Amino acid sequence: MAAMVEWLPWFGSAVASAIFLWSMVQNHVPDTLRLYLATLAAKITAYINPYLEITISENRAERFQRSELFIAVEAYLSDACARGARRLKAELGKDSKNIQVSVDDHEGVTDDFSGAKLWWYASKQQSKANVISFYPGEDERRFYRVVFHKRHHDLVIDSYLPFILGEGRNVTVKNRQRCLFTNNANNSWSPYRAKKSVWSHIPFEHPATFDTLAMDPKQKEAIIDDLMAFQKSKEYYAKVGKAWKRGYLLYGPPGTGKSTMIAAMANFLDYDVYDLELTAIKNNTELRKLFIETTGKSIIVIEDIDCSLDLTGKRRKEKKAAGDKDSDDNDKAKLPMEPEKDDETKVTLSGLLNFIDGLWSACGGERIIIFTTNHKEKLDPALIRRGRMDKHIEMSYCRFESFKVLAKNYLDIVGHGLFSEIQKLLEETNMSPADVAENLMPMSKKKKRDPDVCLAGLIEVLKQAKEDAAAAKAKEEEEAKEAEAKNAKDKKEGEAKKDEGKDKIMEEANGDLKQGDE
Ligand SMILES: Nc1ncnc2c1ncn2[C@@H]1O[C@H](COP(=O)(O)OP(=O)(O)OP(=O)(O)O)[C@@H](O)[C@H]1O
Repeated sequence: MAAMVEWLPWFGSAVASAIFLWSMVQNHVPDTLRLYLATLAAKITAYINPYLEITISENRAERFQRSELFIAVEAYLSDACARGARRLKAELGKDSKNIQVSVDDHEGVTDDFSGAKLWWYASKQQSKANVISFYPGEDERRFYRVVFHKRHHDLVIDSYLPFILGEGRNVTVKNRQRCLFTNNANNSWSPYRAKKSVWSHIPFEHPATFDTLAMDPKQKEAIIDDLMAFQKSKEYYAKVGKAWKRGYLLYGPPGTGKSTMIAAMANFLDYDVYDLELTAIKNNTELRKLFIETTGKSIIVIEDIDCSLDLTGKRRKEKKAAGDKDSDDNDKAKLPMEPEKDDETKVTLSGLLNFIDGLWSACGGERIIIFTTNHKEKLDPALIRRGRMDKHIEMSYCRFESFKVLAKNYLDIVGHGLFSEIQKLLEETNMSPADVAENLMPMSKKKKRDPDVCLAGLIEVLKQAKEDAAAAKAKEEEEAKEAEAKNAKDKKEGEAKKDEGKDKIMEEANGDLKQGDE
């Protein structure tokens, strides 16, 4: 300690002399020599200093645009190394819910990679004075700098930085606000892109999951397995030379959970959802444009495809043949298979097929395409053949296994004395999960969600539905019988008339013969 105290005055005067000397150099040495001295000093330092550094700049080439590598580094450091930092900064994420913590400016963190130690440092610098800034902080350029020993040069360039890019992208995807996009509102303005977008979007916040989806457990498990296999199959798709996409056809009566299934899939995969409204698209070119502007990790949905367009490709020709005057009006929402004169202003079936598996379907990866319909039989087989719609999923009426999921979701019960009666009734009645769920919800806010009351109410509704179905069936049978009887009567009368006519002709013929004989 005493020795240190002795050295302090000497050290202080040495620093003071260096500063004085440097100011002398600044004042009296010409610029060229000063530059030479600075370069020399840098060379000597580089010779002595075994450490290298790489700077990753925020590099906003366009307003609102940041370098992808910078974003990846930021995400990676926040996720993997922020715990080691002493100064962090917290911001509200894009979803305005989650708080995102990252390393603060002028703060350093360390990282280890394959035995190499790396020091990261976050900082910012003022941009050139002649740049006019319109937004607060716009004149600042942030950057990350990584310092490492020069023996790790190749490791850092060839392995570490690509690793950071991959990991950072994964973290960004995990933290991003997922969106529901629609092409319905044209000329929309996206705040993140600062240009006209063909899609408009809102945050995707549907709460459905596979746990809350009421359907046969085996069928559900098969779908989950299929989705997981798809997600892990990037290399496989590349190996077999196919675009990394999968098509699902969801079909079944209304209220059986087709839309709920899409939401559950999106939440399971962590994907965005693009809800494609075909009737709002002018022509194939616009369809292509929309598709090209979708991103990877997304589900593209065309709901009620049988209603939005005529996908059989036959109707127009039939109508034309029949000379139907209204066909042009109706065809606005219909898809002819054969190209015709005004196809440039319409979406065609071939356009849609190209959309699913044409060349542009290969741009970007990881896309799921889903069609929903209440009438599978109405669709053109070409549209739903395996390879285009790889998996056909039937969403059916509520049976006991599905009911148990709903009872757990809505009433928090896994068993009840009334379950066996409900099971029997569900086997005998075709009721959609939507209708069953409706009966498991309390009727008014004042009433408590009492399982006894709700289940007893459901039994009444199921009994009523069963009676109504029986009455409807009896009526149908009665009408069928009546129609049959009428047909038989008409046939009999027709035959009788025919016989009468024959007799008359015979009589007249006989009369003519008699007259001839006479
Ligand atoms: N299988 C299900 N599991 C859980 N909830 C369901 C299920 N089916 C329907 N529901 C409930 O009923 C509501 C309507 O269902 P949904 O819109 O998913 O049916 P859909 O088959 O898409 O109907 P549509 O053919 O009329 O569009 C949902 O919000 C959900 O609460």
